[in-house]
Amino acid sequence: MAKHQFQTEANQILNLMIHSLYSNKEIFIRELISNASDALDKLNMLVLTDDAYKGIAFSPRIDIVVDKETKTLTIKDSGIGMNEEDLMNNLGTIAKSGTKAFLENLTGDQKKDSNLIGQFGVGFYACFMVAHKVEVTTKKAGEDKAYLWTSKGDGEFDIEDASMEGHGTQIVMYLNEDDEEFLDSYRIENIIKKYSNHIPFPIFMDKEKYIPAKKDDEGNEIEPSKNEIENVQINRANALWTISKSEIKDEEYKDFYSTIAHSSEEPLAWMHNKAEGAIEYTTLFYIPSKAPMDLYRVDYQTGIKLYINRVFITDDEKELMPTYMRFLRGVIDSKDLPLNVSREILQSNAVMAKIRNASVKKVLSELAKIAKNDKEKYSTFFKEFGNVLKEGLYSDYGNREKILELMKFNTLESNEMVMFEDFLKNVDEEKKEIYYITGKTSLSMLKNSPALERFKSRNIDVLILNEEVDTIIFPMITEYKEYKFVHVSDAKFEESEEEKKAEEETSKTFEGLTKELKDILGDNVKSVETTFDLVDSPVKLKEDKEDPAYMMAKMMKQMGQDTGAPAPAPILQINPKHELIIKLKDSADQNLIHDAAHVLLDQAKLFDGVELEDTADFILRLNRIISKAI
Ligand SMILES: Nc1ncnc2c1ncn2[C@@H]1O[C@H](COP(=O)(O)OP(=O)(O)OP(=O)(O)O)[C@@H](O)[C@H]1O
Repeated sequence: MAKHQFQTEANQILNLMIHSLYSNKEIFIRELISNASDALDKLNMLVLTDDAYKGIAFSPRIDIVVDKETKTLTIKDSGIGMNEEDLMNNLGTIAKSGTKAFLENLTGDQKKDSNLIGQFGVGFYACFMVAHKVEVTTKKAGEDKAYLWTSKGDGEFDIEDASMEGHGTQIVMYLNEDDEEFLDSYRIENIIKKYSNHIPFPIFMDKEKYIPAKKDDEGNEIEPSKNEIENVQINRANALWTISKSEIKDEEYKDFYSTIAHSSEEPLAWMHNKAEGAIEYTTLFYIPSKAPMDLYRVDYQTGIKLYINRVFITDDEKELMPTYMRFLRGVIDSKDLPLNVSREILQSNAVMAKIRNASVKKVLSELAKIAKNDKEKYSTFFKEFGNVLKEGLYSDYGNREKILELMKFNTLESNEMVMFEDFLKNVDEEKKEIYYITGKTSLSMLKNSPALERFKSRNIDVLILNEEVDTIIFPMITEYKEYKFVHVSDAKFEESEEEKKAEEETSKTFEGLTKELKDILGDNVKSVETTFDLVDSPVKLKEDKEDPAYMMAKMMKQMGQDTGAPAPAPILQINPKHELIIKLKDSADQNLIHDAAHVLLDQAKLFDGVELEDTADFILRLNRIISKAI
């Protein structure tokens, strides 16, 4: 017998299972049956595609045995099984890097935390929520040796040689006194019906059957009534997606979601689609009601399983659906792909590409339907997954318009997010310009940006894009149908000749001040000029888009290269109608003008979400100005 220590992270998870997660313990059954089903899937595929396995007698099934005497619950499968190396790697170590995220994401809220178990691939350990000792006997298909893995969940496990008929895995759980409810066959049956009714393999269990008394023709009892034990299949074992939509109840869709998404939360929506034509395939996609914790991790777990004619192929292929749809959970099943498809073939396979393209279109159109018919549901969806979907705006050029139509935006004029379509209703019919402002800052900061003052005064609505992805995506989107996307700083409004003349004259009277400010600020600004775009603010910054240094910096940024070179200095624009600027023009206090120049530049930077290089200097100057005013 060889003793081994659990890897530290595995041990942490184990301790959590044993000491912290008490609510919803029944999910350990879902997790173990899901593992058994995966093991059957794996062998099923090998038997069908790999000559080395073709001779194996494979009768896929899962058996549940309840033993009230020994107080054990056993779950057994005739799947691929594990050899010694597999046991070491799988039941003692947690290979998935998501584990760290699992530990980081624990909230202390029982319900939420137990939902995380399945999401992070730590399902096996859930059996220690109910058992003080677990024995796993297993033999890998095609190999001779069987092994017994034992652990009391105390930081150690043993592996020793064992004997076993056939191949597969048997897990015996010695239940805790408090968890003897799981010795009740009816309870187990109900749990299995709830979570595992539609896994594609049969689950068998002994059930007591009442046999009524036998009577002769006169009604005399010849044999008394009795209870007989019968081994029966307790799940439907019909891959849900293969059944026609009209025969599936909502409850069944929800239960199946729980199986494949390892979640006890209800899905937000599902889309079941059968395509018949040149290529035959079925898809059943679910949208979860909550974003999984690893949604923004590079090593996120995919949620789509690929089946070929009901034979499981993979659930680890990120190319099945585009990454901007990585929130989907579900199944793609097609008869038109070769069973022995490899990852490389899959990625370049024309049939797969067609299924993917059509599925993407279908999901987008279903989302549009939800957006139209169930605004509340769509808001929940968008809150959880809007930013992921938004990635499609640059990664899926072909569907850009459709994705834009699914976007909700904050806008200058509204207090809540509005659908793109509703925003368009207010766009000037003649100009057809969609104005937007981007910035990595808070929504309220951006809404109060001086750059928006001329829009406010003209009652023109503007898209307020304050997410980091927006600053990358939106400069790349130039048009939507006949509309143009225009950054607020590039917007031009018509002025009458008289207005222009008046402005020119005003500007002249401020030439002295603009020159003075430029002298004080030196290389910190490219130039200082008057602007008539501002209403309430005294100053704002403007980037000189014609400046070759600016163009170069922007190009490098778009190519994802940060040269580290300082950005070209901005133009400082002053508002000649603002009281502060007028007073400054007329001031003879050189020290005050000096301080004000720096403070004005800094406040303009702050509005643009730029961090100040020297906050102490800003405060010092500001305080000097305040002292003078008091
Ligand atoms: N019944 C089984 N037969 C064969 N291998 C198994 C069985 N149960 C568990 N394993 C192996 O142990 C590994 C760990 O199982 P665990 O439930 O902890 O995570 P997982 O199944 O990989 O994650 P997920 O639940 O997200 O699929 C599995 O990936 C599998 O390789």
